[in-house]
Amino acid sequence: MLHAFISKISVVNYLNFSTHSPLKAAPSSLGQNYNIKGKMSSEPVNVNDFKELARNALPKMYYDYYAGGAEDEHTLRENIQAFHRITIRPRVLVDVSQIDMSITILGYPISAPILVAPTAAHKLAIREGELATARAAAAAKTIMILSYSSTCSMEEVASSCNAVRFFQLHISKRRDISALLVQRAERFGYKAIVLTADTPRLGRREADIRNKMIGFPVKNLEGLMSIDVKSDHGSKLEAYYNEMLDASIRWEDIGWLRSITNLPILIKGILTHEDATKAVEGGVDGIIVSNHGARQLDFAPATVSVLEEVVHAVKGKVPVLLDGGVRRGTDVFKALALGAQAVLIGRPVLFGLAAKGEGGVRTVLEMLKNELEISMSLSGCPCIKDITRSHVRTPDHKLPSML
Ligand SMILES: Cc1cc2nc3c(=O)[nH]c(=O)nc-3n(C[C@H](O)[C@H](O)[C@H](O)COP(=O)(O)O)c2cc1C
Ligand SMILES: CCCCC(=O)C(=O)O
Repeated sequence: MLHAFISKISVVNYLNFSTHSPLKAAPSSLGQNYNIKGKMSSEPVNVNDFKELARNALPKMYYDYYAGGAEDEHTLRENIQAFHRITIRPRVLVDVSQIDMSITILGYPISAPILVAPTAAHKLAIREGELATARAAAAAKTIMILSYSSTCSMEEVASSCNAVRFFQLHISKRRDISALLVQRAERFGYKAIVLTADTPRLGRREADIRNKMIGFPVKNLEGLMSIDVKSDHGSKLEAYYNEMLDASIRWEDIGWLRSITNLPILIKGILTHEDATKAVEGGVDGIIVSNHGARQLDFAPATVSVLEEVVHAVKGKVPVLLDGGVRRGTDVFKALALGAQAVLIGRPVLFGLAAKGEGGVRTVLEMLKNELEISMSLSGCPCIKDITRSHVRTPDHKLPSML
């Protein structure tokens, strides 16, 4: 009764903004997320909020390049929705007063199983480009995989922070130049080569075709290779990469890569058990289950839906990582439960960078880490190794027979 009375007074005061009401100051004192008119605040509270901020911050052509997928963007939607179809099976009454999210990848310790995926052209988002992203990844104590198509050179990124970095490679028609890039990566302290295998040519990104997307300077190739794109139609980027990429690369070429570097090799873009088996037989040191953020083959499966297939084929011989559609700590939890060692984040990093620069990327990574920490607490998993297959239910999950 007393409680009801107090609540009523409070509501009246709240609505009247009586000068005596302690709640009068509420809208400002509660911070910018509080908006009494019910409008969406400009302060992001989750990773998805950065998408809209980035849309407002960027020219349409650049936003579409970052956000878009191939053709009908079926896989783009599926990458997210496949996570939504998996539920978590929490356990209670476990001591979760201390949560430890730390892991090691190829022997390198990181604060949580969340890495920065290789993405091209960070200077389209902000002037400092990949330097800002690298600093944010270092602050979050995680690994950044620098894209072959970065708009800062691998040397600039190496000297901007001393965190662990990997280098992502495409094999181009000029194999001598690919070899040179690998040697440079080795010399400048990159700890692994991530060979992207799903891009013999560029997928059809129709927004880029409509926008006549421009090419951007691939800084690592400066002075080495210039490709004069003649096409005036469609995406210049597509024309550029189709001219540059070697569409004839085959499994045998992993042997060539092995012969020119001592660095561990991860292969990115595996979606089937057949290819996972070939990759392990070919001697790679890790596999990244990826459909390139749904930018290559539309109707390729959502990555999380094929993760287990790959994990079973790999049989624990090398680490399996996953990217595509990871937007929540619960997504990270689900991927780990299905056998991934870690996940990579693509677009949210770009959106964070476009919206709020280095601090935006830091916030994106912190948000995902905080959400993972909460998910682990509420599921009864104090350490990463406590997250097991039995902590998730997938759509094809069969109830154990009761007979
Ligand atoms: C704008 C953009 C550029 C990308 N550039 C590269 C690249 O240069 N090399 C590469 O291997 N993958 C590239 N990717 C794919 C990402 O590494 C990653 O597979 C994908 O973004 C993960 O999906 P998510 O964006 O849903 O997190 C790019 C993705 C985006 C969105
Ligand atoms: C060869 C493509 C480089 C950029 C890229 O990977 C992307 O836009 O998805």
